[in-house]
Amino acid sequence: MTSRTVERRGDRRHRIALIDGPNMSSLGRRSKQVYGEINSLADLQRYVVEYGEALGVEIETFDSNHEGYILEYIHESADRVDAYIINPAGLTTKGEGVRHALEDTGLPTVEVHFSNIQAAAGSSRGLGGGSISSSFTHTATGMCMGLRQYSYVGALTALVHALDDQGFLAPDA
Ligand SMILES: O=C1C[C@@](O)(C(=O)O)C[C@@H](O)[C@@H]1O
Repeated sequence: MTSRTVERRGDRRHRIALIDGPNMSSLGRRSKQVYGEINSLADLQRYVVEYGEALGVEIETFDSNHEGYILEYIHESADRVDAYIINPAGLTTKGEGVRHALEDTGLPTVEVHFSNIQAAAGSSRGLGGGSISSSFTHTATGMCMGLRQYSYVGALTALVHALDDQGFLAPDA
């Protein structure tokens, strides 16, 4: 990774939780058309953690194929993290419990997807079968999708700048 420095308006070492939902554990075996050449979820997590280091923030990663474990993680992490990035993955269209748990934390939450989940059927950027509707977006702070693994660094970069912004998402402290 390049050592170029990113200018930030703040210097707080924000702690950001990255959650990957059901099926992301199979990342290396999923469609190359949708997910690209990334080898594994561990590689993706390392990439985001390193990017976080370059930005001067701490990334805590969590993934599970079980909705209940994701709920418990959100419940127990809410007091120590400043924000969430989540790829709800297999819970995207029906993840009300997880969506609600994130909303209950009151913390900024950015939804991410490798694919453009609203792309038309047949689009090279979408899932193939056409647009799907996420149950997370309506209470998310923001969303980044359609850029494969770069969706994650897009979400992370924007979130860090927004958390540094006292008039916007900056945590009290
Ligand atoms: O598992 C996934 C991954 C996904 O969230 C994405 O990153 O593009 C899109 C979801 O529809 C799908 O179920």
